[in-house]
Amino acid sequence: MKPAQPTHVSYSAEKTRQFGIVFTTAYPRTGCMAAGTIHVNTLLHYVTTLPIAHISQKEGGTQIKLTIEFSDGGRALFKPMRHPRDQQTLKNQFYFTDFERHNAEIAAFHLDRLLGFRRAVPTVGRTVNITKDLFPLAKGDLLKTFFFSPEKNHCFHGKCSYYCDTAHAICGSPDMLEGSFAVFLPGDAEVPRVHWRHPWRRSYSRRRKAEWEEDDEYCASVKETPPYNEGRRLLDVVDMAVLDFLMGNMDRHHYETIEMFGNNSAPLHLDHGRGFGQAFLDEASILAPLYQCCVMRHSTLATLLRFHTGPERLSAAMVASMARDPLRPVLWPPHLHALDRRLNTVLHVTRRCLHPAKDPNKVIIDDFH
Ligand SMILES: Nc1ncnc2c1ncn2[C@@H]1O[C@H](COP(=O)(O)OP(=O)(O)OP(=O)(O)O)[C@@H](O)[C@H]1O
Ligand SMILES: [Mn+2]
Repeated sequence: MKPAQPTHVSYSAEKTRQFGIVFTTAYPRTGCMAAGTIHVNTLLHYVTTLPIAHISQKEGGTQIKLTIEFSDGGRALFKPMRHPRDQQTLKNQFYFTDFERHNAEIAAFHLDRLLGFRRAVPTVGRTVNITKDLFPLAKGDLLKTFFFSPEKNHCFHGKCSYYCDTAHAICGSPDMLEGSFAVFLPGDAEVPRVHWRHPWRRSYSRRRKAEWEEDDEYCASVKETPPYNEGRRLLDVVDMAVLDFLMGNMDRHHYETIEMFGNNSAPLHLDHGRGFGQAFLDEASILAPLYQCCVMRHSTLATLLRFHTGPERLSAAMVASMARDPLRPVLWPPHLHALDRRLNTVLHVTRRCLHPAKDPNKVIIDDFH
């Protein structure tokens, strides 16, 4: 095989049991990909069935997340269900105050895989019993936040900067609670990651706009700035924009790469809790990297065209892929329709880039080699 130029995350069979992630090179259109899928599905099966041995609140980030440790020492990142699948983002919420959705984390993993990126952490749904699985294992500050609501449901709220109070508690029914379980990445000591500010980051202010929102030539300056001035990174950012537009995720403020792989490796697709919040509104500005830079990988376009022309549309492929998840149906049907509608929009925007281009090979970049 060629020297490592990792395009996907995959897992060695032996390490799978410990959830120790091994990053290996997997080449598209080879048997490696199918083998990777089998390992990932096996891994997700463990995540949904192994007994929980320890829990703690995950530091970092704004909303509550638990680090779950299983009986065999493997770990997962747990995001609890906050509200029903059909509850959309409230009209007066900004993208940075919206609640996170556990089902968005699960659906994003499937979408990322179907698009052929395989850069999202394997994530699966699981129902836990707050009374039996969480409460006996909670300690310290987390333990102090458990209580029974007037409805006699078992609740907790944890300690964090957004929505960690009695008024925004996470409650079971009466103690059963859905959540997303994302396989844990190796620790920073073993596999350090680099954190990058996303060039098309939003302002995270109620009033200010980001530079890219006011400057149509913004991409020209990004293209001159390392690591976007050479190699794969700008195309990766466009792939990320396609993924985010399809699910309506406006919250891509940072992204991470694996330090030891250098700049010629794919960014990780992490943190999709704010996707799938609006089924009837399409946020075109998420595609800014695409329409401001007018570049896209040929393989990405080919995948989008395949889902556009069929026989299997993206929504149907998502339903089939998510049918194995214990929390199926993962998505409210209007979000599935939105995927097909938004896919048409991505193709439309790409066509608008190609139309005036003197050299189409500078818009659709050949990566089939
Ligand atoms: N599967 C994972 N394994 C280990 N660490 C993870 C995993 N997913 C995310 N993280 C780390 O945890 C941090 C917080 O996760 P995430 O971004 O999902 O939470 P968040 O509350 O939405 O954060 P923020 O408010 O910063 O957007 C991330 O910056 C990332 O480095
Ligand atoms: Mn986030």
